[in-house]
Amino acid sequence: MRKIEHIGIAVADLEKSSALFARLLGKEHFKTELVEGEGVETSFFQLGETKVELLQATREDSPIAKYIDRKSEGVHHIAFDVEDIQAEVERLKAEGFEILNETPKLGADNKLVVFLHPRSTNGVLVELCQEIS
Ligand SMILES: CC[C@H](C(=O)O)C(=O)SCCNC(=O)CCNC(=O)[C@H](O)C(C)(C)COP(=O)(O)OP(=O)(O)OC[C@H]1O[C@@H](n2cnc3c(N)ncnc32)[C@H](O)[C@@H]1OP(=O)(O)O
Ligand SMILES: [Co+2]
Repeated sequence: MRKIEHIGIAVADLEKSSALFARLLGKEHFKTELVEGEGVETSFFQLGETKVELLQATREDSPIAKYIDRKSEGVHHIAFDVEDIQAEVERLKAEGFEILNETPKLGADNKLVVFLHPRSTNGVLVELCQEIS
């Protein structure tokens, strides 16, 4: 793991929350992006070498919709930047972590992503991100 790539925050209203976080952080988001595969629309803020990712569900079956229904808006996951996501999946499997998608999938912001089940990571949903060069 090289750094925290982003903190993912589940929100009900992306526009409203983007405006709130712009006031909070003192800067505007640098992009919004739809990730069809996950049923989410995202809004990104750059903070030094890490980011804040706001996520709104675009479909009922989105993990974000389920999370907000079951719990509330708030911190949803932490994403780590990795150099070689496949090697990291093998390493973490050998360490006994539960990989949700062994084949990396397309994420936001030009990344390949893998998720680990929170029950194997102390209750924290962890995402691995590798930049698509
Ligand atoms: C990829 C685009 C973008 C990017 O950065 O590029 C994203 O980050 S997209 C983010 C949205 N996508 C995902 O979260 C994909 C991975 N998530 C999942 O596969 C599911 O959400 C999963 C498996 C974590 C939970 O799904 P499930 O249907 O099992 O939900 P339950 O409500 O039944 O929860 C089961 C169990 O897990 C706990 N849980 C659920 N979500 C979280 C969470 N975000 N953080 C911590 N714990 C979580 C939940 O409390 C249940 O625990 P229990 O003790 O059984 O009550
Ligand atoms: Co994310």
